[in-house]
Amino acid sequence: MSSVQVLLSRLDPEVPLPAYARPGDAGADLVTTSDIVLGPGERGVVGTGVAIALPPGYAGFVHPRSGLAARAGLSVVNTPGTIDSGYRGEIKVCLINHDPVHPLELTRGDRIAQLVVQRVEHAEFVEVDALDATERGDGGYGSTGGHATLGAPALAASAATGEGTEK
Ligand SMILES: O=c1ccn([C@H]2C[C@H](O)[C@@H](COP(=O)(O)OP(=O)(O)OP(=O)(O)O)O2)c(=O)[nH]1
Ligand SMILES: [Mg+2]
Repeated sequence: MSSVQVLLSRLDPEVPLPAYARPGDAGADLVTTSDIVLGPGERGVVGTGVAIALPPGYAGFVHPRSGLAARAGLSVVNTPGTIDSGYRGEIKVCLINHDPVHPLELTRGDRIAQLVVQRVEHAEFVEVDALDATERGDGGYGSTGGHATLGAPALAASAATGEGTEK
């Protein structure tokens, strides 16, 4: 895997730096600098103890970790969080406990998310009168099918609002 040098400033000298757990990993794990308890459905912002200077043309994306997501329902509210190349503040993570029943206790130093560094392009937006025709056209939001059948409560809710079901 190719690499790019990213300058990093440690704001909390005691927590581990972002690190790739295995060669070939796309995401470098980020840790929380604070202890936090998230009740069911609750969210909270934690620091990671680092600030970075991404080169122009790059961005960082803060993704959830799948293990904690599957085991405990932990995710990132704004997944993936976007770290701009000009940002020099501490990388923070807006965590959410999606478990409907159990609170989730996180301890300083726990690896709670992962940072994926990617090249990004700036679009040059060019306004036109009409866009070219394509096979997909304006079909989206399940237009190709293959999604699960809505359950009874969802159907009842959508019947009440007249939204959300497909004809
Ligand atoms: O998960 C995240 C997302 C963002 N940021 C920081 C870095 C990013 O460069 C900055 C702004 O993020 P974003 O553009 O997503 O937030 P905004 O609500 O649009 O704020 P702003 O008006 O500052 O752009 O906040 C984080 O530390 N963690
Ligand atoms: Mg913004």
